[in-house]
Amino acid sequence: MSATSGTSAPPQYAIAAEGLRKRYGETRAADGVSFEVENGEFYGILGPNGAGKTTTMELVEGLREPDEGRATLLGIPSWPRKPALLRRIGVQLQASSFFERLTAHEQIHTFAALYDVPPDRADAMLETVGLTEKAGTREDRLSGGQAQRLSIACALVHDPELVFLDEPTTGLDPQARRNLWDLLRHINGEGRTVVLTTHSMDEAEALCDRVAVMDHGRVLKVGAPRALMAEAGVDNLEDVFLQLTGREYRE
Ligand SMILES: Nc1ncnc2c1ncn2[C@@H]1O[C@H](COP(=O)(O)OP(=O)(O)OP(=O)(O)O)[C@@H](O)[C@H]1O
Repeated sequence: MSATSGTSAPPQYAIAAEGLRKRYGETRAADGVSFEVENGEFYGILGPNGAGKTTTMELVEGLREPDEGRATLLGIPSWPRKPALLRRIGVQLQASSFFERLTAHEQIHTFAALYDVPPDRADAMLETVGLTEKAGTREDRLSGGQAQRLSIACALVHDPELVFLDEPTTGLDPQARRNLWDLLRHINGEGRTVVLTTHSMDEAEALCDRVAVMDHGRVLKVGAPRALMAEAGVDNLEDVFLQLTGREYRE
């Protein structure tokens, strides 16, 4: 079902990235990245620290201009950014990007107002992420998991078709992490395409229909976690990485 990289993208893809390159000085953060994400897919960009996951996401989202290559989101070129496209995609901001000292309720209502979304939709999103009881709590007094859920609610308030999450569960305790996994499955179950970066192999296995395994700015392999393991004749993604790179995967 996965398409061959390097061909022009048919519009059925939620994302098509083709030959994306970005250098920072001598570092090739993205070194010819190509992949496609199907509509409705839960897609993971998996790799160790410094593999180029965040850079790839930023290029795909249109937050940074690629040195070379291109990406389309929902059939539309992501660079330069287009307001019409921004309404159709949701990008989870890090918790540190909240408006200072606002409560959870005020945060989500501010995002809703920016997108011209009715207030009841903002309240419904707080409910969806299980934060109704924390509506009156200031952002700096939320737990790590609550802050992550609020940032996801803010990314979803305008009902985007395509959602980007950059290491959404980093720093969470195991229970909060599992709660967030349930939320992400729910979001995807509603028909949204979800793309996340993670350096966690078990997260990729638990959530993703397919993963792109990255290292040193390159996509080494794309496939369903189970298919990648079966092909490599191993029972975990760590060993898939070991086979692909000849070295251990370190978190
Ligand atoms: N703005 C920047 N300026 C200079 N170098 C950068 C910049 N952004 C990323 N890099 C470098 O590019 C490489 C890829 O970084 P990137 O953040 O994309 O990786 P990552 O896979 O998301 O890593 P992590 O899991 O640690 O977030 C790293 O060597 C990083 O130091």
